Amino acid sequence: MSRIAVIGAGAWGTALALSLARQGRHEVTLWAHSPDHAAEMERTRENTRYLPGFALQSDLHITNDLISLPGRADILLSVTPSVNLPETIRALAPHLSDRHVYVSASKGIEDGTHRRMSEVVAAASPVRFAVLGGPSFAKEVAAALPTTATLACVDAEVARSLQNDFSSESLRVYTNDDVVGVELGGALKNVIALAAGVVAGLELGSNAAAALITRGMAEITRLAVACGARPETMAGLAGYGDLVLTCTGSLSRNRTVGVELGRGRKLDDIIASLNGKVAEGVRCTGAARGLAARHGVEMPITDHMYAILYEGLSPRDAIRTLMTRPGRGE
Ligand SMILES: NC(=O)C1=CN([C@@H]2O[C@H](COP(=O)(O)OP(=O)(O)OC[C@H]3O[C@@H](n4cnc5c(N)ncnc54)[C@H](O)[C@@H]3O)[C@@H](O)[C@H]2O)C=CC1
Ligand SMILES: O=C(CO)COP(=O)(O)O
Repeated sequence: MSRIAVIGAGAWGTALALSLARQGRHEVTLWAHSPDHAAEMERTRENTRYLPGFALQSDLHITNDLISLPGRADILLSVTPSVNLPETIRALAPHLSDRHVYVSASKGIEDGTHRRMSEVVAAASPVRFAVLGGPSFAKEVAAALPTTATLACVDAEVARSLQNDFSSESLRVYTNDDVVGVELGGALKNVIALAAGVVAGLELGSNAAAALITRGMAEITRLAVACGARPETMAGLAGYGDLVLTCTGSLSRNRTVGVELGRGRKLDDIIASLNGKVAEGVRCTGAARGLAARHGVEMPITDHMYAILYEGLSPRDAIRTLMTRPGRGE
């Protein structure tokens, strides 16, 4: 049995809490950022705001008390939007030690500094760090549909122990020691998923969708490898697997934002209609571009996605300029 605290009661944190509690062998606590939300889940035993339709098990603890978590758990599973991770780890830091394992399931890069979540956590606390990635829509995990994931940690023993804790009949977990690759695979695919949505929203066809995924894979792999990731990780579940899922699955928030942009809606209007749900790619496009500039890596799809989001480039003009770039070898 492990004591696990899930930090963040959005769709993904709730689905992971349900999956862990379903095993009946862990003590699981789910932390919600808002006191109202925690009280509502306690009362209804359902997360109607972010993951409706799934009953929270009676032995799944719900709390809004963040700093109690290091006392009640050895594994802290961090599932806040990545923009909220720095404030969360700062609040937790005085209560953390190297006895804790901190598993990040957020898929983003810090704005401005371009730090990965592992770097944000390492700067603030002495915990052991792991990252969970792979193709995993929250709703399907909550429904116990077969899902695979990758758990990366530099300490092989910790990775194996977490693999054992997280694995179930419906969740097959692979281990990896490439933390950088799993983190960047998860964050960068969101940018390409936005672009895949744009292609779908413009109704450009299946050829364009396949091209976008393949050339998107090429550019996120270039950047991840320049940052220290292994190419094999990018070809695995946390890279290619998650990219394919997010670029093709209608459950993807990032792809949905792209579809709406392709249809001509304004970004602010689209974000407002998400009702507080996060589409990480919107922020991450700027961070990916900054990271690429730092490493001298060319990322044409990411650059054009940035121009659509923040510089008023029309989706149609973006596709035209991408298609008419000077010819080059594959
Ligand atoms: N939804 C999915 O299927 C998957 C999501 N992820 C990743 O998980 C992370 C969380 O995403 P979702 O669960 O989808 O979020 P969500 O969009 O369902 O919910 C947003 C969450 O952010 C919380 N929040 C708002 N302000 C906060 C603050 N100041 N501090 C802490 N939390 C705050 C809200 O309470 C809510 O729990 C993201 O990085 C996302 O990329 C990863 C895999 C699957
Ligand atoms: O990362 C995800 C699935 O692995 C979820 O993608 P979205 O955030 O685009 O919904």
